[in-house]
Amino acid sequence: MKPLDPRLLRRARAARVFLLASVLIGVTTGGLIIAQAVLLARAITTVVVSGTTAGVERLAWLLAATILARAVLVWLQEVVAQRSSAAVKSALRGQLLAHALQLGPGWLSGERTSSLTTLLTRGLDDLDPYFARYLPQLVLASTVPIGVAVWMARSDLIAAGTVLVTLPLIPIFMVLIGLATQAHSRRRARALDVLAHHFADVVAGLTTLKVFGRAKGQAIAVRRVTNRHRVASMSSLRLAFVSSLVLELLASISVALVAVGVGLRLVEGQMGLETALLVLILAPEAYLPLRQVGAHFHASADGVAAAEEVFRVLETPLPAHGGRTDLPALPLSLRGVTVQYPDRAEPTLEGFDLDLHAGEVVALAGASGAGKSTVFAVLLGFVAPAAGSVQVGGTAAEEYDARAWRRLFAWVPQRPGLLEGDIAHNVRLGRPDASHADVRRALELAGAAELDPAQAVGEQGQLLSGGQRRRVALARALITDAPVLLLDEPTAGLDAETEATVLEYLRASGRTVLLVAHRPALLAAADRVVTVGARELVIA
Ligand SMILES: Nc1ncnc2c1ncn2[C@@H]1O[C@H](COP(=O)(O)OP(=O)(O)OP(=O)(O)O)[C@@H](O)[C@H]1O
Repeated sequence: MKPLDPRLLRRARAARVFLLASVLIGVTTGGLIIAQAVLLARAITTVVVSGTTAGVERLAWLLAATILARAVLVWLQEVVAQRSSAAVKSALRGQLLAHALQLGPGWLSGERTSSLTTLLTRGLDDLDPYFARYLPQLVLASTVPIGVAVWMARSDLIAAGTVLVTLPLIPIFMVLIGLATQAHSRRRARALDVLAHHFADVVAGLTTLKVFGRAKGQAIAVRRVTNRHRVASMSSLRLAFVSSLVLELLASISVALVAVGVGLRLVEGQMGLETALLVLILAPEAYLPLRQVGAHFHASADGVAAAEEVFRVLETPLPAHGGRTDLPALPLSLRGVTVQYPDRAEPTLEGFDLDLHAGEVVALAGASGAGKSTVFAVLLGFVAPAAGSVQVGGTAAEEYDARAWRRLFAWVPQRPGLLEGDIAHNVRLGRPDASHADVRRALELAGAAELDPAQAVGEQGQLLSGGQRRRVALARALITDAPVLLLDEPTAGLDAETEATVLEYLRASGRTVLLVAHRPALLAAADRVVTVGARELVIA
């Protein structure tokens, strides 16, 4: 990312306001620095040359006021920076979440969710030093040195010339250091990413690892990944310290050059004491903001890397959608649909055809991994087919607005997601205004009459059994008024009697149902069976 990425200004209004405020504060600070130097030089000269303190009191008061004003500006800058940083982070988080949701599960499956979580939380927090330290110094660095050099030139051209010649050396070195830092920052971000990903996986699979006696082995792996992160962080820090040293050295030598020239001219009587003092006080101020930019660059590099990652996601194009918002009307058809997942050599679906008429119950059969869930993903718009078309009532799916399109379906996936809360809350996700009686009825129809709607489901439904989760998800789908039900093995985990009741309801409801089926009872309940994949399924 450039020192100030235009995308940041474009995407976050708070960043624009912050920049404007920083420029105003920066210009005022520049003026105050010069005023402070002038007042100090005059006060010292008055005391030293005239030997009296007459008139010094007024200068001292003015000096105190200038120092106070500078302190107020520093406070103001800090307040504006913290607020802007919070606002920008919140805006970017909101945009990132909204975009990720629009990109949908198809995109998400190709991403590491733990990376996205790190980015949304800790990653973007790294923008704090960028706003609080780096950007304000960048603004000061582009205003103060020029103001100081121009003011110096009024009193001493040689000193101003020395400053103007040596000043560019600092940004040149900063660019060189920046190039080296970029690679280190990326390596560190990658190490953090691997650490987060690995750690999340290990925690999620801890029970399995314990059962198979592999937990200890994972501790070694976590230690190895942590170590890699530590090494990357230490090398970033080492570079930061070395670069600060280089910049400090460069600035000190430059100030010394100015000071030696001024000293010689003062001794030879070519320069007055007040001018000499003014130049000596101003010279370090010209280099200070540039040195500070260099020092804060490292602290903000991680935030900059995080912002770049956010822009990468935000710039991922959304699937094409039209503006039609009316409820699509059946029949639904897939024609020659081919799906090619990015990291797969072979297409998962190839030239797949399907017709679904209103009121039909159609079963999708096929070997495990044949692509049955992928057919659902295509219908729901989570996966864009590489070839072929999805049509409803003769109209292409792309002509519909994504929300309007999804109103057509209620979906029970293989591993249904449940939200923390009670069962009724999860069922009502299908229809928020459903009454208690509606919730009970839906549970009954899903073969879950024995479940209490007030029962808590826990995080990700962990307080329920696998079969109970599935039935709550089925109730959630049944309570909607979506015309098409997409059910992935809806009766898995049900006993034969309950399964028969559920299937009876599905048939009697008159809804259009597309279900993934392995069990003979399900296959028998369907009007038609469509086989997915090359291998034909033998139906007993
Ligand atoms: N997001 C994805 N990225 C890459 N490959 C995927 C993705 N989703 C599914 N696949 C692959 O596509 C193939 C079909 O998967 P799918 O889940 O559609 O099969 P399925 O017929 O529903 O299987 P099962 O009956 O076992 O549930 C599998 O080989 C799977 O590994």
